[in-house]
Amino acid sequence: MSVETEQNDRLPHTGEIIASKRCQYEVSKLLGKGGFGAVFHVIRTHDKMEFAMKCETYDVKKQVLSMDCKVLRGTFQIRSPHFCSVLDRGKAVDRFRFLIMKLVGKNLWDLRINHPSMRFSLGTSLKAAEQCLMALEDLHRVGYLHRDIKPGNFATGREAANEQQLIYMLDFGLCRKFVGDQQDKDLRMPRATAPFRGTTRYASIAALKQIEQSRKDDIEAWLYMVVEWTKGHLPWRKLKGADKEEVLRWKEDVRSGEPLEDFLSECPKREFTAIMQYLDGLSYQSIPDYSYVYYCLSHACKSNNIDPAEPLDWDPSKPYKGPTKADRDKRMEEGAKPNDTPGTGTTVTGEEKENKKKK
Ligand SMILES: Nc1ncnc2c1ncn2[C@@H]1O[C@H](COP(=O)(O)OP(=O)(O)OP(=O)(O)O)[C@@H](O)[C@H]1O
Repeated sequence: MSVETEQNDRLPHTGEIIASKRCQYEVSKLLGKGGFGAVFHVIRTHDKMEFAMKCETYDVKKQVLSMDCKVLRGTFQIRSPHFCSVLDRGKAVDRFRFLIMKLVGKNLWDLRINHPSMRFSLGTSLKAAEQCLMALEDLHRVGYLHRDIKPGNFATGREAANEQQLIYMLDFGLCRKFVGDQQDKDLRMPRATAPFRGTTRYASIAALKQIEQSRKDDIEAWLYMVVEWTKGHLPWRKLKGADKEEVLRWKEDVRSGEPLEDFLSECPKREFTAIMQYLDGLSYQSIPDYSYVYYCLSHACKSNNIDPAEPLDWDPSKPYKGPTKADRDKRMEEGAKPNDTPGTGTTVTGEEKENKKKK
């Protein structure tokens, strides 16, 4: 029997009732399958409420579900709107462990490829970019790197919940805590080399070189994702996961000159170049200046006359209401104190500030 067949046998089947200590859930359909298990649409039997059930089989090589739980506990504490709430967890003995979480809508990979032009409008790309960056900033606030930023790991909320304008971040299986467990919340020491984690297409240059990743690398992956949304493709789209060397060469190549011009054609060139050059000036220790990146996005909106209320491509009948950066700032003021930021033991270097000033 192949490993995959064995795994499928262990996973729940449509119509099956799965019980936790507190509730029962009927499995209605498969929502997505990944390297570590599968996600199902389920219905809680006593009240017919719909949820997502993420399952991880017992024999999986690397357990990731507990990381999902830890991260989602942290993001719940800071009241970030961009993460699913976890409602329940349990196990089907000898088969799989599961967690029950909020059900969200389509992921941003599926939304783009089902679009006739395989790209989002510029307004949608920039608005989605802002929300995904806010999610990333919130994740970093609670001390984790994502290390697998890609469109399949972001999804919109559901129409039934009137949440189509809200973007959720998914899948924390490859997360890594970048701050130590001590009270001082200092950065962990980088390893001399770090095994590759992520998805080749979106991975940062450092990740492809097996250098320890840090906050800047999540943002670099975010930038490739945003370029893909805006332009409809990345130049290295035909290369496979194993073609890391070639993808790395492409990414190094598009840093300047004509390759950069081509790479950012059909994109807000000035602003995306500024973001890329800013990120390239950061080091492992850097606390990224997220505000600068939001500023570049908002500049790109203004210089392209994007109406802040212009609807999102997947929700064309409603004016866009966010959440926006301003909503986030308000939430931060009301809630968490600035000292909660992990890694405050380090500061942005003078060189980085210089780099920013030049742009
Ligand atoms: N809460 C949810 N509600 C609805 N759909 C979800 C939810 N969580 C995940 N999905 C769907 O299932 C897919 C796989 O989920 P997830 O990325 O968490 O699992 P994974 O096994 O780690 O996948 P991969 O290895 O591909 O990253 C997602 O792309 C998404 O479409």
